[in-house]
Amino acid sequence: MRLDVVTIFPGYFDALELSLLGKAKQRGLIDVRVHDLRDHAHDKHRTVDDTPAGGGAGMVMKPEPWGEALDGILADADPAADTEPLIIFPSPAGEVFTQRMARELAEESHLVFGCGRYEGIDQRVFDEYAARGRVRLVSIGDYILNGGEVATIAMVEAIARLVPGVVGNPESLVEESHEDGLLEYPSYTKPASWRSREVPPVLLSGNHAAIAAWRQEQSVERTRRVRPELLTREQRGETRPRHAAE
Ligand SMILES: Nc1cc(-c2cccs2)n[nH]1
Repeated sequence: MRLDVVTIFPGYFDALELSLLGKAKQRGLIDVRVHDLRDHAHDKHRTVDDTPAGGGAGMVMKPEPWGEALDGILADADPAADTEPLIIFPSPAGEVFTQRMARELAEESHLVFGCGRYEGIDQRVFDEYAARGRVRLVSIGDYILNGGEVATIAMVEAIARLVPGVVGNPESLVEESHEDGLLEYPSYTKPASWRSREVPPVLLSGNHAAIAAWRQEQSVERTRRVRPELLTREQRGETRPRHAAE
């Protein structure tokens, strides 16, 4: 997978050189290219923003530097690829990023992340690239950041770890929170007793069916307590199971 990131703070993405993603980069599983938007602002002060049309507080990012940066990335994209690169702009006004979306985006061969700052990017940038290819505005949650960099790092980590070969044991990706629509069951390890707190005996029983049942029940119970909206109506006990005899 190729990942391009456009930002005025390229240093944020040094984080992607660390740990799992750093290794994936070294192994050629992920090709990360970070672009400084200011390299595409050619006035004396490398200006990337200006006052909002119509007045109001703050600054809006100018369209010209974005146009030059994104045109350069699209022109450099693999012409033999099945699809156009997907351009993702983190935005509090976007569709919410979920594990389902992470799985979907992990199938893409080329993602471009456009990190906005200030009060956002001139709307004509979104309009221009939506007319030419694929653009998605994506939110990582209902709260406001100063810019798209932190959101991009979160999404890149969630997506890249699903790219085949990045995580050593793919098994570990299966029983994760949200993979089956439920929150993950609680985890334990040694010692069996710690400050008079015991590992649940079923986990030491060796009875794999009982362990699996206990974990499923714990997932449903934790989800019901913390995120009831993730449960199906049946799991919430609002309808009889379909197979139940009348
Ligand atoms: N979910 C989310 C995204 C943001 C951004 C703020 C500025 C650019 S992107 N805040 N919250």
